[in-house]
Amino acid sequence: MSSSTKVDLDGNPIKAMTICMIGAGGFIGSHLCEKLLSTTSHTILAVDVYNDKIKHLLEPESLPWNGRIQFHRINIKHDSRLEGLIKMADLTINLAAICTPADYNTRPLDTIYSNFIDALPVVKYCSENNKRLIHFSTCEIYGKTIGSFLPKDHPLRQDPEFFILKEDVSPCIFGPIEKQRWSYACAKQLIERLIYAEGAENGLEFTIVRPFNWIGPRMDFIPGVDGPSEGVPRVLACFSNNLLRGEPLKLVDGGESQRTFIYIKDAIEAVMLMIENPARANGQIFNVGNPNNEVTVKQLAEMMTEVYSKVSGEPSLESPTIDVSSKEFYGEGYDDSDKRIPDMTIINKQLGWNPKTSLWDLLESTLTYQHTTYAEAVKQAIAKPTSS
Ligand SMILES: NC(=O)c1ccc[n+]([C@@H]2O[C@H](COP(=O)([O-])OP(=O)(O)OC[C@H]3O[C@@H](n4cnc5c(N)ncnc54)[C@H](O)[C@@H]3O)[C@@H](O)[C@H]2O)c1
Ligand SMILES: O=c1ccn([C@@H]2O[C@H](COP(=O)(O)OP(=O)(O)O[C@H]3OC[C@@H](O)[C@H](O)[C@H]3O)[C@@H](O)[C@H]2O)c(=O)[nH]1
Repeated sequence: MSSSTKVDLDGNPIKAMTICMIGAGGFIGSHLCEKLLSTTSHTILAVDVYNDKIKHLLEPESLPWNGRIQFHRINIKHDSRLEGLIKMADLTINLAAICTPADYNTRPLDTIYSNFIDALPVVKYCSENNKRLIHFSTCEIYGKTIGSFLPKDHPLRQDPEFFILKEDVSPCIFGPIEKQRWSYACAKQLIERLIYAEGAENGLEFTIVRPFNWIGPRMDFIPGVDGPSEGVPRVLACFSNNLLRGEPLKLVDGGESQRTFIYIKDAIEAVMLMIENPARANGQIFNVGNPNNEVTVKQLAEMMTEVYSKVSGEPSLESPTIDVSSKEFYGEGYDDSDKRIPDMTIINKQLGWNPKTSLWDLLESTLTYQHTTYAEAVKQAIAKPTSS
């Protein structure tokens, strides 16, 4: 064995594999492609309807990984080429989804189709062809915490049993049907159950990933610059947009909800371990998050304001935040997860993985990227006279 042969966690050599990555052109996909190409010898069949975020990996042809990534512009809703690609690969990773909360209550049908119906053929082709599947679910599957139903000052709210989210123990708690926010979580829950059942009844080798607010460069879009002006991305991009434009950051319903944010590069390390350690990852559902990076959305806004001022050299506003109702911001049918702290026992035991980057450090590198990438374009967009 050559000294450069990479081994897995059990000391076995890692064989080069072909990976069919669906949704490879998105935020997580772009980072996963980058990592796979620069640190392994695996080959990627990259499937997406867009490739802007992986263009730098596809061209020019002189890149050292030339030949190890092929882009297939395919909409998985209706394309017969999908099965062929899954058959060609050793492993399929499915990232494709509508996954921005602004869509869940305003486009519930698209959300349910995207997260459940469109994922069905992928599961079926993997199962029928005995191919391994890594499917991206979500921390939203947990919905609300048990503690959220207790009175605000109840002492049990402080008890971890009432809020820590455990893969094999915690229930999935969603709001009523008219709160269409939960259309996404519910569709993701059903596809998880289907994959689990394919494993139990037909022997499908699967791993389910539940990301807890992964953030970093290339997440979503900046409205009016590389996405629609009226579009509402996830919170990192919303707040980045406000900071770039020198506007106050909007706190939905006071910004009291809590989240744990993890740096995309830490999270990608966990996915790499899953890819290269099938014996430890198959049949598992993994939380992937950083329990040490918990903040309220209001605290996130304050920290982002401070970090942005540091990296851009621009002073922050006197009143950096403004409250807005969820109805005004997201429309009818919005609801929210109150708190999301991942239990790390299973991923720790199976893969020995732990997140590393603090919230301050990850915001510093991410907001430096946002400033460098977008400040000029935003200035130009603001200067442009609006038509009408
Ligand atoms: N980023 C997070 O923190 C987070 C949290 C929880 C769950 N997830 C899950 O992880 C996955 C990836 O998330 P992301 O943040 O990279 O989102 P993203 O929107 O950046 O990426 C999704 C990609 O899938 C593609 N896609 C969607 N429908 C498709 C179709 N029909 N055919 C082909 N391609 C299609 C999109 O074009 C996009 O490039 C999603 O399943 C999401 O639900 C992400
Ligand atoms: O401008 C904003 C945007 C968002 N928010 C709030 O910030 C919090 C986080 O919002 P995000 O847009 O990042 O989305 P959420 O954390 O609610 O859900 C996300 O989590 C997991 C994934 O499955 C999805 O990517 C997405 O559903 C919410 O409480 C939201 O109401 C603001 O206060 N202001």
